[in-house]
Amino acid sequence: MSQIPPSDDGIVVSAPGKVILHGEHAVVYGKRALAASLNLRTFLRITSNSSHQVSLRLPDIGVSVTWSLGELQETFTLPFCDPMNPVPPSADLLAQVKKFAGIESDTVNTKQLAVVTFLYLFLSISATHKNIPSLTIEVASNLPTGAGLGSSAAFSTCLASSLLQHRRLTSVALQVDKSNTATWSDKDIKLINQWAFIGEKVIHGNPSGIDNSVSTYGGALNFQAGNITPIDRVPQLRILLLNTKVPRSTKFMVAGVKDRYNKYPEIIGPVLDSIEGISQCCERIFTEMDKGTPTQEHYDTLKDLIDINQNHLRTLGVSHPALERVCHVTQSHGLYSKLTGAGGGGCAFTLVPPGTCEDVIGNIRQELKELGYDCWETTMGGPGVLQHLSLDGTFPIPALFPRN
Ligand SMILES: Nc1ncnc2c1ncn2[C@@H]1O[C@H](COP(=O)(O)OP(=O)(O)O)[C@@H](O)[C@H]1O
Ligand SMILES: C[C@@](O)(CCOP(=O)(O)O)CC(=O)O
Ligand SMILES: [Mg+2]
Repeated sequence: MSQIPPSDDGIVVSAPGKVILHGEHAVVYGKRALAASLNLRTFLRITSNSSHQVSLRLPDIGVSVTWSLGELQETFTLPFCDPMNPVPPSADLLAQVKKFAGIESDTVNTKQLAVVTFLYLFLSISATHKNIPSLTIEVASNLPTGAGLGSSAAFSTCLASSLLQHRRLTSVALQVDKSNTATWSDKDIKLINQWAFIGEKVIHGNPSGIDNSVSTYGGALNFQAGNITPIDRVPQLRILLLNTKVPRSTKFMVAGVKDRYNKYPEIIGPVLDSIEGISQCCERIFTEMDKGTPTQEHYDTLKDLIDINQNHLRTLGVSHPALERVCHVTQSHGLYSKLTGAGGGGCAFTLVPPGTCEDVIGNIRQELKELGYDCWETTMGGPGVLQHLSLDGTFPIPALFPRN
């Protein structure tokens, strides 16, 4: 997590990360999944400059790069596409952008893909035949990068919303109540989400679209094959998020599941179906909990679903010894955990049912801390992409954009 020096000019947006409750990986195969936004966000600021250059600063991943507008103009035939009709790059164009950025065509380094994603979205949305704007783009996040909490989608959503807004392709964002934040119309939000999905495609290869949808729309949702259904009434669940800090990339993990599916379709297919069954059962329990008083039985079922799903994810080959350790530690205290996101490292979450003794939580935290893992309690839900307004000529600079 890095800090960016202040600036009173420009556009500032932010977008949240997410936690997938159930359905990761299966959702890539058109199965239903449940996810909710997190109170951890990525911030992006665009400022105009007069240097005839585009500067991209991504301190979280140690990237700072500047291109002259002339070299961009000379290299590419612009615009790439109609910014109101998002399309992914063709294989040829992707290869051209990678070559320009000095990145090997078959790179597995997803950090480098952040630069490619930026270039594709920037040159698609902001450039016209005659003009490329001279801009500085800075991104900073309080989400861990590459840990299963949707940092790639938050990054893509920030890029999409800010570039569209800068070019005035979205209407003026509307102030949320009397706050310093604003959001867009349904039509604009849809366009932002479409571009954020294209960003995810560049970073992942084959995303389902769930992460960018949660990051754009916020709240909790049920997602299946591109259909987004908000879940209005998710019970107030207490969850612990645990970051094993084992690095991994979603692109790699998704490709691994594909290989396993191709090799054993009659075995892996039913596992994916069963994961969808878990999502359906979980949503049913949420509805029951909302209609009446949540009972111990409801929480016991939620615990079972977490445990069964973790076993399925292990079968898909996306667990990791560090994630297994988390499950083992929490289970020894009677609480159940599962990995969240692509797995292979990164994060897990633990359900903390009401009535759980605080000593139990304290002991779990201590044991995981001794293993070198981060552990924090979080809330689910909260707003999707937002613009941060400069009501009095200065931005209410978020924590990551300090004034000194
Ligand atoms: N704050 C950030 N700054 C720059 N790039 C980011 C940032 N957050 C995410 N990314 C991009 O997203 C990639 C991580 O995406 P991914 O492997 O899907 O993990 P996750 O989405 O679970 O965090 C990074 O390698 C980088 O390309
Ligand atoms: C594994 C998957 O279901 C979720 C990946 O989430 P994350 O990038 O690990 O936060 C992939 C997808 O849905 O696109
Ligand atoms: Mg991701």
